[in-house]
Amino acid sequence: MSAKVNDDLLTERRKCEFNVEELTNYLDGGAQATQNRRKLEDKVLSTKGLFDEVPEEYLSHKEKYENAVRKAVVYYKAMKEAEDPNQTEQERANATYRSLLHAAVFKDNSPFSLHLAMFIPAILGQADEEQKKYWMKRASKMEIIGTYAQTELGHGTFIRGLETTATYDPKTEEFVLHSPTLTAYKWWPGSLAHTANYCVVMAHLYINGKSCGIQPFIVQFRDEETHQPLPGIKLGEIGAKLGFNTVNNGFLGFDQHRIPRNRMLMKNAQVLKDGTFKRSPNSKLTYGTMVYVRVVIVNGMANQLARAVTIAVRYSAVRRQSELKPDAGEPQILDYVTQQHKLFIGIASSHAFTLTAKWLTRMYQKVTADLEKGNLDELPELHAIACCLKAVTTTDTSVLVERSRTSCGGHGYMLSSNLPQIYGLVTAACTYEGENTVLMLQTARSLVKALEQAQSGKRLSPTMSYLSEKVSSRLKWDNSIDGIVKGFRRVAYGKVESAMRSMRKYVRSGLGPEDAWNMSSVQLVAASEYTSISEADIRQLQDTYEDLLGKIRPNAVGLVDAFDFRDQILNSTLGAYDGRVYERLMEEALKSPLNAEPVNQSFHKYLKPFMQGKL
Ligand SMILES: Cc1cc2nc3c(=O)[nH]c(=O)nc-3n(C[C@H](O)[C@H](O)[C@H](O)COP(=O)(O)OP(=O)(O)OC[C@H]3O[C@@H](n4cnc5c(N)ncnc54)[C@H](O)[C@@H]3O)c2cc1C
Repeated sequence: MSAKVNDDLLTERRKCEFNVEELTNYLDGGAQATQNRRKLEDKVLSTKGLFDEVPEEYLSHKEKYENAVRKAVVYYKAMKEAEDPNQTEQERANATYRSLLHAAVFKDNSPFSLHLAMFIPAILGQADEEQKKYWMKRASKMEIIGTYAQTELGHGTFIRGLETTATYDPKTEEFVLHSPTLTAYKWWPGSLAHTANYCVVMAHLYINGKSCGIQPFIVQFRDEETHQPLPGIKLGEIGAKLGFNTVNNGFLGFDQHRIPRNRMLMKNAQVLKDGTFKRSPNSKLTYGTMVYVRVVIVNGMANQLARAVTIAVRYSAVRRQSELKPDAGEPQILDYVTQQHKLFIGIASSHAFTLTAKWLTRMYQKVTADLEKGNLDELPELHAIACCLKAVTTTDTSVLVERSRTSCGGHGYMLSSNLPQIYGLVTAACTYEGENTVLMLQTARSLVKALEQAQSGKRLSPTMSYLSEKVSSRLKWDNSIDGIVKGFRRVAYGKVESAMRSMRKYVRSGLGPEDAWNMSSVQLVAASEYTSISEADIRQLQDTYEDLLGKIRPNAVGLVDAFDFRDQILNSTLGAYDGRVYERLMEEALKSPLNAEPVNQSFHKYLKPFMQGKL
């Protein structure tokens, strides 16, 4: 394809009023970090065999998986070879933090993703020192491939409802894993079906007939040589889904499957040889892995949203449609203010999520360091914030990615635009790692508790301290940035207080606290106004907003260029840097296997006899 860049995009880039490279450096965390990231991308993406000859969407379900495993191996080795031994862990983390390198290789996701995103963090967070040493040595070299199996066919959110049992047998010093019912089958874990051979299984521990709660066990379920399922293991794949079709999500059942005692991960709770159970000193200690994964999700949402808006903004600069003024020619669709409204919020939200992820990472690192010293004070706050931000960023990203897709009209519906696949990836995050409504309700619980503490004169943690500020019943609204922030705090306070009042009312009317909570739960997530904001304020805010859209308009392409996604990472006919949208759409269409022959056999088999009345 010719290297000529679309004229409209060239003009947009000339109009840009700021230094794009400077913004890229800022996002990466400095010019050196940008260089490191680009160097890594250059190295890895020049590896042979990483890309598809036939677009993934034309492969069968089975072929997609097999192709993804092939690429996962090449990609893993390329990443290892590209590692700079002189780089510190931090520099290495920075180089991959903002990069979506894997997205250049997998339009969907890697069948190894669970090994890195869940199996290793679970070992690091839940294994004792000896176990960590042994398992990390094997897992970090990928001598074994692991996953994380918590959800069952019958239960996801309610962990205490999990039915898989691990019964300790002191005679043999083994645990016996068993799935007593169909609903006890593990269901969903990525990589589980045909890729992994080990997993961390969450199961209900019983010793001498007594429940000892849900505990983590590391379980081998396939032979390391033959990859055959071990005796007492029943497993398979759960089938086709909206997205994640190359992730190999599986089901797993146990039939009295025995594992040695040292396979329970014993950083927190422990089982001694004689069957003595030692409870975890603090149940909150198990939060660590969960919080870490949620921090990673917030950052991932910022990157995926940036990817979707880059595609949509570049396309909107190239696409011309309809008329704004009679006889003035068709404008770029980016000139429609409604289009700007759809897309610029996405650009802004991506930046907001990036900064939030950085802030949350620092908070996570501080709390983890405190934990090592035995200080758990800030853990509940970190947990509440991570819950809330995971839910808010995944919900907003799903909405904004879908909006980016529809903003590209019909072409956004093409898989070759990559927008449907990005939506499939981000919307899944609304469900996994804590279902969003449930996380919102957990956040509400922390807020209600904090408000009760504030009302009884206790000091609140910094992120909730606005609940103890003196508030007038109707805050005087002002349209400055500070005023808007104050207004939002007032509204947030009002929402929590109103939900709390409603719960108290239900309790007074005779409901138990749980039912009162359930009855108030819509309010706990609903919006309401508690300020003196007037119609005039709203009109002024609307004017300011429209003025801001106008200011962003000449910089829109610059802003998405600054995300610095190379074409391979965007993987989209609509979003490439050169804006040659129509050529790419046609080139990709011609790759459809249906275009390999002018007449399809179904014509002779069915259509012709049908049309000629012979069928
Ligand atoms: C793509 C993908 C990958 C996954 N990967 C893994 C994996 O690797 N390992 C693994 O173990 N699991 C995995 N999961 C499973 C995931 O963690 C669960 O789907 C998730 O925890 C939600 O549980 P559930 O499906 O049982 O939904 P449910 O909990 O049944 O939720 C259904 C509805 O009930 C509502 N609800 C439930 N409880 C409450 C409540 N207390 N109050 C109010 N409303 C409530 C929810 O809001 C929701 O609307 C994956 C899921 C997906 C989609």
